[in-house]
Amino acid sequence: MTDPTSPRTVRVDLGERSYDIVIGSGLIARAGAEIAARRPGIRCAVITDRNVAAAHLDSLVASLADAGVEAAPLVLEPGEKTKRFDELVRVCDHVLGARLERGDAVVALGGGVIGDLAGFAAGIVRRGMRFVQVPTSLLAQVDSSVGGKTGINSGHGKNLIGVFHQPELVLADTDVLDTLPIREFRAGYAEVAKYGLIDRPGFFAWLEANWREVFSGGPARIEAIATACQAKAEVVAADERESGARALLNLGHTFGHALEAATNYDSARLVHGEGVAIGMVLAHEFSARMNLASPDDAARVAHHLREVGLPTRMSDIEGGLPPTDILMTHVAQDKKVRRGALTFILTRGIGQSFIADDVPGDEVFRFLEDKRAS
Ligand SMILES: NC(=O)c1ccc[n+]([C@@H]2O[C@H](COP(=O)([O-])OP(=O)(O)OC[C@H]3O[C@@H](n4cnc5c(N)ncnc54)[C@H](O)[C@@H]3O)[C@@H](O)[C@H]2O)c1
Ligand SMILES: O=C(O)C(=O)C[C@@H](O)[C@H](O)[C@H](O)COP(=O)(O)O
Ligand SMILES: [Zn+2]
Repeated sequence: MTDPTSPRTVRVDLGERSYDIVIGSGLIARAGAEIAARRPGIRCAVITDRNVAAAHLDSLVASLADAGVEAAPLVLEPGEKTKRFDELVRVCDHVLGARLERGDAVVALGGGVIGDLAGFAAGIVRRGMRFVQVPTSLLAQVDSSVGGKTGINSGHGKNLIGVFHQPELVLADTDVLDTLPIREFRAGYAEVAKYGLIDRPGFFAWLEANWREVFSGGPARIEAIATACQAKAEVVAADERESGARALLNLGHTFGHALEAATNYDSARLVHGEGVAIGMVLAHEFSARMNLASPDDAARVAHHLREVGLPTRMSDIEGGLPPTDILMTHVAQDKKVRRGALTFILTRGIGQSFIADDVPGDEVFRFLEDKRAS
């Protein structure tokens, strides 16, 4: 019988750039040994943020030192605003200042903000260094640490500047989630539920029945994280650079990213997973309005996300939103736009999402006008 406390490994199959996602308890303490075993003699820069550093940086640095891996830590301010150009410059200068070579590693210890920023630096310094993800938020463990999308935000929109650069190892230590604030746990849960809504209706139903156990920890949490990683690994292996099916992972994101940009990436008002929660409800409601799906499915999604404590409506965002034409400007900057035509991830029902090209902008505008008041 499998020991439920032993780590689970999900493989991301990308030919010579394949890598493991290791999920389990106590992995930060083992990180040095795992990295040194794969790359003897490697040195690294550890990029993190102040909140994560306070709780977990010492353990990671000690684990690296025990394995003889020299580490140069850099601690940044927490929050979405850190995904910007001048912070990228800081990370690059730090890595170069530590005299790390191309064969050395950038290690991201943190949530998706740190992972996206540090990964971008790893992708461009010396034209590409090794990259290791040690994700510490639920969102990062189930989504952002996997798949190689890295980048920063722009005044023009979310994640508009970046590169694909795969990690060569992901170590998801589930113990660190004990220090994650509940609001951030919920935000990560939105991306967990996303995999059910894309194409795993059974997983969504399982979450509806088991979400309390996922929140309280133990085997259900590990099961949810491993299922999410497996789902993402399969999509990434099939379409690494989003020329097709990978766009499904963007369910809820066209609306969600527009809301993040419209709130000026202010994490106090809206964090990414919350934007995704509202965006997924809007995607289901818009699908119902276009007669593609039943309104009952949209109601079911909204009910579940609301019951776990996530926002589900634009009016849940405090401080008001700019006019709809500004929201539409952000929607039009989405990376899925092709020759000016909007692409959305829409649905025919729970777990039946699909890529819809050429979605009429005027329909989206009228829908947002109606929805923002509700
Ligand atoms: N690259 C991808 O494929 C991908 C996928 C999904 C999201 N993202 C990006 O990820 C970002 C969101 O990531 P996030 O939700 O992890 O946000 P985040 O990185 O801002 O982390 C959330 C908050 O929790 C804190 N935190 C993280 N781990 C902690 C821990 N163990 N203990 C205590 N505090 C902890 C952080 O300091 C921060 O304040 C967004 O920028 C989003 O665009 C990228
Ligand atoms: O990995 C992907 O592909 C995703 O779309 C995952 C999303 O959850 C994530 O937020 C991603 O950063 C969005 O990508 P973008 O290309 O729309 O910026
Ligand atoms: Zn996302």
